[in-house]
Amino acid sequence: EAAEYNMKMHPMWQGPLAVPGGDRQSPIDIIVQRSIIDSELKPLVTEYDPHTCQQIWNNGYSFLVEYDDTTDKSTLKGGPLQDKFRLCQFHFHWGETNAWGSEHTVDRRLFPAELHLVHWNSDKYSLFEEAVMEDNGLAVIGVFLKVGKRHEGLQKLVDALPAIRHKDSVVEFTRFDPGCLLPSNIEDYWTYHGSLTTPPLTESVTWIILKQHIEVSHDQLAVFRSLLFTSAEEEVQKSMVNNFRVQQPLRGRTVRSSFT
Ligand SMILES: NS(=O)(=O)c1ccc(-n2ccn(-c3ccc(F)cc3F)c2=O)cc1
Ligand SMILES: [Zn+2]
Repeated sequence: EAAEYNMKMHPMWQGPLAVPGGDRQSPIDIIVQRSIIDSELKPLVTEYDPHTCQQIWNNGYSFLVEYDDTTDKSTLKGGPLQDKFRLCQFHFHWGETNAWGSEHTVDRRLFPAELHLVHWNSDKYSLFEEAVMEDNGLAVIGVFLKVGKRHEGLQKLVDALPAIRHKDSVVEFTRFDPGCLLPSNIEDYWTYHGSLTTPPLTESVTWIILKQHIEVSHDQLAVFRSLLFTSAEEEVQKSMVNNFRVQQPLRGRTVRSSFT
């Protein structure tokens, strides 16, 4: 429909839409009753240092909050992971209306938006660029957003968005604790092996999708939609909305759950 059409029109999606022979692409629909409860799955352990927050920028597809990942100051371990992973950035995907916008779905249920916290395996690799090519290279935490009460922690980020309306604009952004965007319960999650959801679509991601969503206000989400896909020079400005990928075949993969 319109949403998928808009997304496919974005330059990002011209060219091969799937990794040739890709059999672990993302996002997917999580069918709850088909997920396998794995009691071996440990709780997630996040240790985020707000001082590693560096900048926020519009990359023409979403907006990214980037962290200094030259040391192990902001890390993720535990859960399904064997190694320690460093936070390098977080970003969101959202729709033009509250009816859709998330990349993953739960029993086909769509959410208005989805947060991705992107980490890379610093036990095995020395740079993100290396890890992004490896099976066990990346770990991304996915958090669903629902429209409801205002999210106080998100507001500092929302207030920075007007300064990065156009593609390629960057502003300094410091002392932001991404932990404030996690729900109270991070013990309950689904996990599966998949890919980046935009090019290069590499199949290097251990996905960790939290069961509990966070709430943001309608007005906060509306500011996301005030961003533009286009740079200041382009004559036709396009609203940054529907920046999500369509769901991909499961190809026999198992989704594990950390909870009953
Ligand atoms: N939506 S998501 O699956 O979380 C996702 C999708 C795409 C990316 N992405 C796109 C380009 N890159 C990237 C950036 C720098 C680099 F050296 C190599 C990359 F693949 C990347 O990490 C990062 C995260
Ligand atoms: Zn993403």
